[in-house]
Amino acid sequence: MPKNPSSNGAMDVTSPKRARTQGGASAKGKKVLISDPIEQVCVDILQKAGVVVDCKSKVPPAELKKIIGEYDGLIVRSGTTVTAEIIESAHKMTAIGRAGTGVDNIDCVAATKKGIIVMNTPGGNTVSAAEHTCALIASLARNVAQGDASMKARKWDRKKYMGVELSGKTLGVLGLGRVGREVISRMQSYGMDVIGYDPFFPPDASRKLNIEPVSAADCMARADFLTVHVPLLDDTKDMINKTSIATMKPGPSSTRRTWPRCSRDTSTTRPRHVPQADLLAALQSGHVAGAAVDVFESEPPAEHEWALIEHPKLVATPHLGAVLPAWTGASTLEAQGKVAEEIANSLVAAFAEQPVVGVVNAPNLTLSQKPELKPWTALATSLGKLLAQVNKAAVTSLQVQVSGKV
Ligand SMILES: O=C(O)C(=O)COP(=O)(O)O
Repeated sequence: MPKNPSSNGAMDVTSPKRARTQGGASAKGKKVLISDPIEQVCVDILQKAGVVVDCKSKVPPAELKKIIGEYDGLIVRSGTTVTAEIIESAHKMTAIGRAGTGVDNIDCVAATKKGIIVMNTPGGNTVSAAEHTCALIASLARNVAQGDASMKARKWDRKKYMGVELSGKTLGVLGLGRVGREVISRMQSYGMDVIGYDPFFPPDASRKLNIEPVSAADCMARADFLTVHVPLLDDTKDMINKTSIATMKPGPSSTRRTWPRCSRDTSTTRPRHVPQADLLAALQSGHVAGAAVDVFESEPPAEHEWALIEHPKLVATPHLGAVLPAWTGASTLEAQGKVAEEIANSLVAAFAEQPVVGVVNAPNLTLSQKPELKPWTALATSLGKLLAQVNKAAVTSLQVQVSGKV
């Protein structure tokens, strides 16, 4: 897709793809609410397809519940929490689009039960998320953030901020999906040895990428740096915790640094990859030499999260690079242009009952029904049955993705 040089890196508006099927279903006249800030290209594509678009950011939950019944589609980023209660009132809704990757702010199970497709834009922000991860790893190795803060305080402390080389160190990657693999190729160019775990990534494919396939436990135990790129599901909740941290190579050797990615979690009772208290304790004891966190339980962070953020060995960024599989809607002009365009086209396609990509309905339902599929994917064949009630075209596309994934 050519870039529009006059815009902020956003994509040119393309003709809405497949806006009308032979059967006559179309996006024309449908009403869509965009409840988080999004690039204009999204609005343009929808309007060109005849969709009526309302952009309303920061709508309080009670208000959202009141108005959601008017809409056929909803587009969000991470700012809007789409609860079961809100979905319950979404009587006309066909699809919820996540302009980004992580869908942990959407109750996918409730959406599936109500026959609503949930779609994300899995490719749009991959590179931006991966680049941000690499920036954080490099920053941890060389104390870039701490050195900068110290100089801004007019100090000259070369000794305190001596770092370590990345070359020759072992990078452990949990989750070898899109983002994980982009991180790997970049960090290999630093000369890092990579070990990785992903229940869905075949060991042979890992070896072709020069990654040593290992168990999750080995990945944590052998890594000098650890990076986490798995979706936030019940099974991945607190997957790095005080017990597994204890198995990691210990500090205070300055070679021990991790980059756990704490998951965004707007409600404090929902799962996270790393309990913040455990990470804070590991930094305080020196067992973990440093960590970088981009996504927080509450955004902006709640009072209890600041102790971790303010710890001198922690590098924090305000959700600039997270992607799920995860997950990672990275805050770059390029990524925001891509996800905005992709989600608009997907919504238009869904209205026209055409195949859509990035269907992520009900990962939890899928997992409990098919535990042997393991947790790290929202794409599983059993979803076909659930989605058959929703949209046959979506099922076709989902099955293609499932077989293409592994
Ligand atoms: O895409 C993702 O998973 C993200 O976490 C990005 O979130 P955002 O769209 O920048 O609010």
